[in-house]
Amino acid sequence: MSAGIGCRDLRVHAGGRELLSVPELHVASGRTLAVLGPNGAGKSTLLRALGLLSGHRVSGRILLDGRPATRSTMRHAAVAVLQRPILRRGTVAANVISGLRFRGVGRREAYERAQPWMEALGLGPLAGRDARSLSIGEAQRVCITRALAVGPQVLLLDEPFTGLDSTTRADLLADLRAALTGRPTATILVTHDRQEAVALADDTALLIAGRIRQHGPTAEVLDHPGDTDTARLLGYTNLLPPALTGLARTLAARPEHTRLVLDELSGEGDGHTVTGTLRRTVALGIVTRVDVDTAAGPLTCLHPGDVPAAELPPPGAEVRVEVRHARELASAGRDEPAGVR
Ligand SMILES: Nc1ncnc2c1ncn2[C@@H]1O[C@H](COP(=O)(O)OP(=O)(O)OP(=O)(O)O)[C@@H](O)[C@H]1O
Repeated sequence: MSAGIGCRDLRVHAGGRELLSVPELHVASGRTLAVLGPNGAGKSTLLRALGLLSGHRVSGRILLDGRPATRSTMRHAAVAVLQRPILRRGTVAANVISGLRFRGVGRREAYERAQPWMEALGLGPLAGRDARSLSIGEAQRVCITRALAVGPQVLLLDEPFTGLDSTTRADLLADLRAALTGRPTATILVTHDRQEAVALADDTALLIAGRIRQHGPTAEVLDHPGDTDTARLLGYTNLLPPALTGLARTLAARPEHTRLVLDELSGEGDGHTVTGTLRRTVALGIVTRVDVDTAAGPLTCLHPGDVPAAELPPPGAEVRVEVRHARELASAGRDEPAGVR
């Protein structure tokens, strides 16, 4: 018996089309999986299906600890936190204990059990506040604390950090990671933000057009896109097809690893060099962005710092671009031949 949550042959249909097809997925107790995908990939559809919360036509099996889940076993095991915080009337403390109260825990015991979680998540000073007066970041912190206080076997997170400012988001992610460490909870976070996957998840699955394209340890998946779709999703937006490099496969690189060759001494390293026409430069403060058109499509270079305009060639100039730390893609994206953007 494998403890945790999973599925076999999961398919979801709505509006006459298949939204999702996942042959197999398993998140073990104590592990966190990020499901990373662009808008419309089917992330929420997957999370809802796994939690037996879907309103669509679902086939296949959802498994809890290796056994087929029922609505009743799932309701007992799993807690979901959604993108928009949902709080009841009353104080922060009353909201935090409400998950336990819903599960039949008495008021006094619920407060005792919730207390350490409120401290761990930094809600102590807010305990007596009216929940309706909270900022969105505070409200989401309450929702996550309410979920953790239940001690769930499965925690389902549907983009709960979207809309939070970067500091609030980073703090909450760090606190959540610390709170989950050493706990036997199987956590699934759906997100379109790879930084969230890095901050929280042991493993990451890349979901595109309702299919899992890659799945494995987070650092490995995020640094090894397999095709042009996953490359774009992971920020490897500069694609160099074989026709441009003379290699057998398409190369993919991040803009921050792509530079204009500004003097003859650079560009002789271990990177790949291609030629193109400079379209425009944009000073962005901490970086300078340079867009270059090549025979195979546009490339974006990010140079650190504010590069003085006098040091850059003018628009229309023929330039050389060096790409470092490029990844060779195993295959093309679903609907395109290798190298075509
Ligand atoms: N009732 C429906 N009928 C037809 N298509 C639907 C229905 N509900 C959702 N979809 C489609 O299913 C796809 C997956 O939707 P889903 O909300 O799961 O994506 P997502 O990855 O969570 O996107 P986002 O990041 O934008 O929230 C989308 O293309 C959506 O338009």
